[in-house]
Amino acid sequence: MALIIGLTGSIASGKSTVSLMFDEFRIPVVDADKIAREVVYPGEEAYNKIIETFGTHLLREDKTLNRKKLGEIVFDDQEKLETLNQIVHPAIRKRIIEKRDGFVQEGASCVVLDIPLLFESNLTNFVDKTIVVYVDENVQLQRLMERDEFGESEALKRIKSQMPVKEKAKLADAVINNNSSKTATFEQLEDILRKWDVI
Ligand SMILES: CC(C)(COP(=O)(O)OP(=O)(O)OC[C@H]1O[C@@H](n2cnc3c(N)ncnc32)[C@H](O)[C@@H]1O)[C@@H](O)C(=O)NCCC(=O)NCCS
Ligand SMILES: Nc1ncnc2c1ncn2[C@@H]1O[C@H](COP(=O)(O)OP(=O)(O)OP(=O)(O)O)[C@@H](O)[C@H]1O
Repeated sequence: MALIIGLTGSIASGKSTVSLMFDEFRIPVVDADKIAREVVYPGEEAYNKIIETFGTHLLREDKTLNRKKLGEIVFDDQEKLETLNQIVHPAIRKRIIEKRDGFVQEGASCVVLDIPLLFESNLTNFVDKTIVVYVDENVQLQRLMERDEFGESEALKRIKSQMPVKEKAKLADAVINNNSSKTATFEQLEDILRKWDVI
């Protein structure tokens, strides 16, 4: 039986960074953020519902969704974020499961599901073990502002829309502290996978 690992953390805590490290061990990763982009391609059911609900001003000239604009709207209004979640999450969940099962059928002995909202959306029943990528809030804020070129208030709104990463760490089977170097992070991941007999 394949071991399914749920990888989570808070925004900009380093999930994608850790996610890439699984390549080294040839462990496949299902990326929920990538799927979230796929389910809103023009013509998809979720795309149509978003336009119906939030309006055509969210479209770029080429009819694709202006994600930056949508992000500014929903991360400023909890109710609107909830509405967006209700539209997109069913389709995201369905595709996560399809991709997970696809890798298992191909013979993978371990599959990682990289899901930012693993705990908030109660998706832990999709996985056997959980890893939280942890950073202190000041490091998180700094990295988020640098990566996405957000001002402090914009970055804080996004951080506050999720369960604090400290709380997530308490719920995890294993925690990776990503405050220092990427090498130190890689070593922690290696230790966890060794302990779980994955490598
Ligand atoms: C609001 C949107 C359009 C903004 O797009 P943008 O390209 O700026 O951000 P991106 O999708 O790359 O997400 C960046 C990070 O924001 C955080 N985030 C995204 N969606 C949410 C959400 N609904 N609630 C809390 N945090 C979120 C995650 O940590 C994610 O890794 C987009 O995030 C979205 O469609 N969100 C709803 C889907 C969702 O819940 N995605 C999370 C994976 S399940
Ligand atoms: N150990 C580290 N040292 C320095 N910079 C790091 C480290 N880990 C991650 N970063 C940087 O911090 C930023 C956030 O990391 P990453 O994109 O992996 O976070 P994430 O949790 O996947 O974010 P999101 O929730 O938005 O998808 C990136 O610019 C990344 O290069």
